[in-house]
Parts: sequence; structure tokens; C-alpha cells
Amino acid sequence: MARLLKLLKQGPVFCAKYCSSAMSVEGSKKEAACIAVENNVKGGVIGIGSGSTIVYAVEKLAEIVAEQNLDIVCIPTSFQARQLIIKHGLPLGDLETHPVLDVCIDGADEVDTDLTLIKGGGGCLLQEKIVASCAKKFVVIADYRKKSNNLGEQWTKGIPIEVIPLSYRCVEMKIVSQYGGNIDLRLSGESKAGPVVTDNGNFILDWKFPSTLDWKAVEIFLNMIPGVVENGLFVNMAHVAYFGMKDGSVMTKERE
Ligand SMILES: O=C(CO)[C@H](O)[C@H](O)COP(=O)(O)O
Repeated sequence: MARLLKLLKQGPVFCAKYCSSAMSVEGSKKEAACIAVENNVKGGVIGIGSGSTIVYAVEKLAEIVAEQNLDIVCIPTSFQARQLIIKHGLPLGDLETHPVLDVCIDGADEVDTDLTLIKGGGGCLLQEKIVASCAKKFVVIADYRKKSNNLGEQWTKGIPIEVIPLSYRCVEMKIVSQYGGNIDLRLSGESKAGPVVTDNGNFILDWKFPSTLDWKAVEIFLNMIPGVVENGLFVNMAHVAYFGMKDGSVMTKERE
């Protein structure tokens, strides 16, 4: 109890839930997702992110919509998100009819102390960034492995960059000549020979950057390269992050 009281006094970083047993990664994703939905969804237009953590958020959303008879519309950020919304019987909308969202909830691959994010581990960064940019509030949900002091400490696969297929070699060369590091074209693996093709028909480059950089400058540089459609750096976008911690607590970090 003393530890709980101490955590509750920690200003914007506080413990929303506490239990003493060690939590699995999946358990911590679920805790973060549930608290984020409880705290941020009161109805209205909701952006639904992609990945494994968002699955728990949609389950919780379906639960509270049924319990509280909430009036919502869900805007998907990917094919996966659309299927999740449909599976749970939630109202499906799009940006054409709902260009302003009340809140967007999404996972992340890494979150630094400024709430700068790397996203796109699941290859959905383009639609994720578009939908998040239309939301009055962008809420990130993540397990403890995603919380980091500097980008690259936790997520070692690099910054995903969505590119028009014919441009991928030229884009690679321009990035490496400006900043260094190395780049892999993301491949499908065993499911299909050849590159991953995004929901938008593009390729993904994963850039392993050499050091901590000025992320806003990098984001702008990347998006100025002809052939780049979007990159997985989300700078000054997230308003709040919920981290499910190993001890079962949920840590909340707001952008300063
Ligand atoms: O950006 C994403 C997909 O493009 C995901 O939100 C990110 O990869 C986190 O996924 P998970 O919740 O499975 O850890």
C-alpha cells in the first residue's frame, strides 16, 4: 500500500493500477489498453490503431460500448484494424465522412521520454499517421519493452519508411549518404518470396540509424525525398502514453 501511495504521488507519471505479481508481456499490453480506453473514450469518433496491443483496446471498447450504450464511430488505420472493428460489431467509418476524430488509440514500437515514437513494425505507419494527425487526442498504448530513454535502445529493427516501389534503391542511398546507418528492404519471409507490400501497395525500408538524431529534422528530411510516402517517426503527435509495467501497474506519461 505504501508503494501504491508513493506511485500515485508521482505527478503526470502515476500508477493507475497495482498488483504485486509479475505480469507477462501480453498481460501488460492488456492492462495498458484497458486503462487507456477507460480513461479516454467517452463516445464520438475513435481512431483504431494496428498491431497486437490494439486488439485488447478494441475488446475493451466493445465491452464499454455495450455496457454504457456509447455512441461511437471507429476509423481504422489498416486492413487489420478494419477487420477488428467489424469482428466486434463496432460502427465503422472513414476519414471522408469523419475527418476530425475525438481520440485515436494506437500501439508503438518504441516511445522515448518526449513521447517521440517509432511506429510501423506492422507496416501500417502511413494510415496510422494520417488518422492520428486528424485526432484531437492521440493516445499510445504499449508494454514495458517499448519505453525507452533514446530511440533505438529498445527497438533495434530501425525506422520504417514507406516508399513507392520503383524508388527504393534511390531512397536508401540518399538516407545513408545523409545520416549513415544501414537499410533493409522489408521482406515477406516464409509467407511469400519478395518484399512486404503495404495496405497502400508500397514497400517498406527499415533504417537502422547510427545514433540519436534531431528527430523532427530527420522526419522532415525523410519525407522530402522523392519516393518516400511516409516514415515511422511520430514527433510531437502523441499526447499521452500508457505503459503496462512488469509489476502489473500502468504508467501514464503525458507530453510536456
Ligand atoms: O505501428 C504499428 C503497426 O504499424 C504498431 O502499432 C506497432 O508495431 C506496435 O505493435 P504491437 O502492439 O503489436 O507491439
